[in-house]
Amino acid sequence: MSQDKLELIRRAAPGVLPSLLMCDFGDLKSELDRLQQAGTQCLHLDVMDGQFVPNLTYGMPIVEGIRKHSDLPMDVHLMIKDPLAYAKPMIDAGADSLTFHVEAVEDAAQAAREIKSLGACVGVALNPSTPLEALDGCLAEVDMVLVMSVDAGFGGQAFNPIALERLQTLKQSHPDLLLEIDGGINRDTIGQARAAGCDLFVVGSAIFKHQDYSAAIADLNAQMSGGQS
Ligand SMILES: O=C(CO)[C@@H](O)[C@H](O)COP(=O)(O)O
Ligand SMILES: [Fe+2]
Repeated sequence: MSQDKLELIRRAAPGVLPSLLMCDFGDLKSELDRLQQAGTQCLHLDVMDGQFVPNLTYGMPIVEGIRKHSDLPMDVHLMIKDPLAYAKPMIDAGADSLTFHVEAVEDAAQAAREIKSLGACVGVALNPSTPLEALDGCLAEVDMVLVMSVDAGFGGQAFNPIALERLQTLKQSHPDLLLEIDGGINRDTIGQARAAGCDLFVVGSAIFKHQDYSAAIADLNAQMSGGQS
């Protein structure tokens, strides 16, 4: 079952995952329709608890609400202090992939095994200030690594290039892992991330600041695959 979910997420690669953080939640259904019409293959949902990060977003009811209106796979980024407490409720609400932060758990390998046993694809995320070695004990247990290119917590921050070295290192040491990047991805940074070996590109402001999501995503895809726009 977790293998099926991994396949669902893998099918979106290489590709852009819109982060809903900056969408119009008052008109969620039409936002989802517009993203689907723009060719979105997978959605990225940012769950923040006001404790692990100094920002608060949403929980299961919104995930469930999105599932009602969209069949797209949902990649849920848990920026919360106790990811295991919410893993099953999030999967029951419709999450296909759950990514927890290595900084939030004592035993990342065990956390990954628990999430996988619940049937989801599992990812581990790390912030720019966390040494890459923090992932050493859990890489054999995860399907995906989310390399943060900003400090988790807010959209609209500037890209930190430390993520590029990390992607290259991970791609070389673990070529089968799915690699995802999140934070400050736009038409100027997406090509560098692709060249560094990234598969999935989370994008918030560089889509939602535009009126035309189709044009924004087409431009990102063009830049990702070599800069032809
Ligand atoms: O996880 C996060 C922020 O912590 C993200 O998914 C952001 O929502 C990405 O937004 P941009 O940096 O693309 O504006
Ligand atoms: Fe995110």
